[in-house]
Amino acid sequence: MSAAEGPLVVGVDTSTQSTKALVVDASTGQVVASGQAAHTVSSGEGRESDPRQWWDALCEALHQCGDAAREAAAVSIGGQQHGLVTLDAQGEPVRPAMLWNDVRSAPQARRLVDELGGPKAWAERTGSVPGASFTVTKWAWLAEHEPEAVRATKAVRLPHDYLTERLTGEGTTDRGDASGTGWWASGTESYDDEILRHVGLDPALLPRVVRPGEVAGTVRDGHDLPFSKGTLVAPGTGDNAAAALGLGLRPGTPVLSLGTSGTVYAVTKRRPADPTGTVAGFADAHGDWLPLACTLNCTLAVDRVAALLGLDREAVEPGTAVTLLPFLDGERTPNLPHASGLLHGLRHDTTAGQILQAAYDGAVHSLLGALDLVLDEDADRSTPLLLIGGGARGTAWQQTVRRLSGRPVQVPQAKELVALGAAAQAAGLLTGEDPASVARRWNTTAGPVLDAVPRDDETLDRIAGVLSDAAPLLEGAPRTR
Ligand SMILES: Nc1ncnc2c1ncn2[C@@H]1O[C@H](COP(=O)(O)OP(=O)(O)O)[C@@H](O)[C@H]1O
Ligand SMILES: O=C(CO)[C@@H](O)[C@H](O)COP(=O)(O)O
Repeated sequence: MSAAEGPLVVGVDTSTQSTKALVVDASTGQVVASGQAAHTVSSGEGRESDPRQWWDALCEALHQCGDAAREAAAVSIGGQQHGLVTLDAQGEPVRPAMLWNDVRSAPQARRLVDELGGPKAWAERTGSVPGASFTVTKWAWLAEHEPEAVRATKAVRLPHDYLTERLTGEGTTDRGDASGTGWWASGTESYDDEILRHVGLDPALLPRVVRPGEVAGTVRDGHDLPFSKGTLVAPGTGDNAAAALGLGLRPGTPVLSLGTSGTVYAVTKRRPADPTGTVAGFADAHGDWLPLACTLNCTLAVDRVAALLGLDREAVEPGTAVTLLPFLDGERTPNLPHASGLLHGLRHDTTAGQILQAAYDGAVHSLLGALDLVLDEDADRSTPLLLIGGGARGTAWQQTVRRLSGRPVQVPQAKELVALGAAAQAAGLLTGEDPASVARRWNTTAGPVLDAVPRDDETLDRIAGVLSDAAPLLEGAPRTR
């Protein structure tokens, strides 16, 4: 037996690049064991992963946790949002999952917005104006390009639903992840029959939406996971909603997450409905809302620029007048699905380190532009911005966010906030507590606060100017690939 004070719970983050599992003491929040295993994502036109890889990675991550995972009384899965998982009658993937950062469905997104009343109507109905990330647009793409795959599909799931169902044998999801599909009406908190009819998706193929605090099921027999039969399974949720739980987030505190995606969000009591589409009006996993803006190009894009320059990711140099828009995967915020990366302002004396700094600046500019939009109008602007995700470990990221936000920045020491949020949800099932209160009890936000510095408006204005001047280049497809 472990020396833990309370029962043990497992929290999982199945994100774009890897699956991470934490075994956590439900009393204290202490992480007693952890594991991680990578996935692959396709390159080229689309971004796809075989869902069976996520399961294998989950098994590997849990085995790395050793005996501690066997003692867990409850488990919960947080995962990358939006991905379209199509399963046949045996529960096997019909094809690889189309991921959140696959922009092939941009034309379908535009068409769906036009066909069902325009951006304002979509925002009021579902909370969001769907772009290419949203699951509904991927289903529409599949219907157009691979009708045989659509015909073979007997169940449609999101990434976290897929893993939860393999644990319990029951098709379930939660309001947080359902709100990123584009077929869940945020006003009525139910699947939207008209949207589903419009895209030819039978609601019977969708998972049941489990309420916050409800048990999704129990771990079934017949797999080699280190769980006992009957271990409780919580609803799980999308990764951003899970991190919000993991931070015990309250309205008024903004979060900036630096991972494969960059996201900026806050919890609010008001249901979001941004007709410009910049802010997605997600539900949180608790019963409130999670207005959020997301970029497709964050840590991977900046690391790619560093690799191209032959530099370590921390080898930035100040004093740049160079602008780099790091839209290597197209972009979602701003909505430029066909854009590619753009470099402007090179001179003879520009250094490689300055170009790298410009990549950080470009990535952070897009996120900070949405910061005020996700916060309520009366939010206190001096509240520290919580910086999380793999990039939050990097000094160059920390200093760039600090300089371009002009706000104090707090970097929680807890590393895996999505998995911790899932663990808090699992702990809530055992204790009856609200998962965000569990996380506050665990003191998950503890970490250094970097004081505010004057905001670098000159850089922000320069980037905004290049974005605006380069609009025709960024809106079109690259001339050659
Ligand atoms: N010490 C570090 N400094 C800067 N960036 C880091 C560091 N460690 C990891 N990263 C970045 O974190 C990213 C992974 O972050 P993570 O939040 O786990 O991503 P995701 O959830 O999208 O899979 C990697 O792409 C890497 O660039
Ligand atoms: O699409 C979104 C949010 O709308 C992304 O935040 C995904 O949920 C993927 O997250 P990471 O794997 O980068 O953490």
